[in-house]
Amino acid sequence: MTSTGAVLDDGVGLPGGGLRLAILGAGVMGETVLSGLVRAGWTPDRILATDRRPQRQLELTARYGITMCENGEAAAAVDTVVLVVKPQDMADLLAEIAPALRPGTLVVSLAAGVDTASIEAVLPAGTPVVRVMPNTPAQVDEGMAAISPGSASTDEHLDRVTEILSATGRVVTLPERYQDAVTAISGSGPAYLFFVVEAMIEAGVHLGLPRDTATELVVQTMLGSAKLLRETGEHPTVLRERVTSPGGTTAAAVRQLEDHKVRAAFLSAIEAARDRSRDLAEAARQPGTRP
Ligand SMILES: NC(=O)C1=CN([C@@H]2O[C@H](COP(=O)(O)OP(=O)(O)OC[C@H]3O[C@@H](n4cnc5c(N)ncnc54)[C@H](OP(=O)(O)O)[C@@H]3O)[C@@H](O)[C@H]2O)C=CC1
Ligand SMILES: O=C(O)[C@@H]1CCC=N1
Repeated sequence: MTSTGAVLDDGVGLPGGGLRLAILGAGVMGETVLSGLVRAGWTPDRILATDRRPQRQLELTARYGITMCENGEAAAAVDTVVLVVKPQDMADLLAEIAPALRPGTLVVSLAAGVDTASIEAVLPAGTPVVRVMPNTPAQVDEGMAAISPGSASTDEHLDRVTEILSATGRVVTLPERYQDAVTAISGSGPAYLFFVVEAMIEAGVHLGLPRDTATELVVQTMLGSAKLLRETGEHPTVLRERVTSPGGTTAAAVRQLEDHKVRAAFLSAIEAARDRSRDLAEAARQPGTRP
């Protein structure tokens, strides 16, 4: 099932149906969600956030006008709690909020690897949980998020999470068994593409191009190629073949990529990310662990 940005019919004309939401762990991804909500029209009085670092708390209040508070206080005051700490910090956070949650509060986890069953096991019985794997292009409203229901979440909960994430990009609903693979593809994926961009810029500099020129050429080529894929709907192989003139420059380059086993390297890298996601599930069950 794919959804692309419908606003819930809330009857009061507010995004999110006038509900209140808390972001627990306002680091990179927490701020990505927070800034998306603000761009989507959520007013600061409907958003609470927490973070361990006092300097970070001051920064976010200054930037968004939101209230920063303690985890338990935030969890008790809202309808939707979004967990955005690292998997290794999850057990401690869950222990802190479990006594504070009101019945029916929706708990949304964005942590890699952490399964809904292990979250449900330490929260009050019947707490609805939704697992999400987002990515950082949400910062420019081009995110890709996959969401999966836990055992007590309903269609209304999935709709609520879909609406929140649709503010910053696309959302798909998938069975939870796919989440480790999703994490390896779209969660970590931006890093692989930035890695390719870095490598191409360095290659351009090696060939004698000024660095800013190489950067402009590579970034626009990445953007244009993504747009071509999306807008034509053509298979990437077809689009690659259109660039590859017989006996030409592209064929010479692709031959080198194959000789250096770049395709196999992507497969190994993505398998490693999937395996790490599985390992993090175990780390998340142990309080205070940092593998
Ligand atoms: N970054 C990404 O691209 C993506 C991240 N995610 C997931 O999002 C989660 C967060 O990742 P990311 O934002 O990159 O990490 P960050 O380290 O940037 O953010 C986590 C924040 O949570 C804070 N924190 C830790 N424990 C607590 C606590 N008990 N109470 C309040 N705040 C706390 C951390 O503080 P401190 O610095 O002191 O530890 C930090 O500021 C992870 O689980 C990750 O798997 C998912 C998809 C993509
Ligand atoms: O690297 C990580 O563990 C997180 C999850 C997906 C992207 N960043």
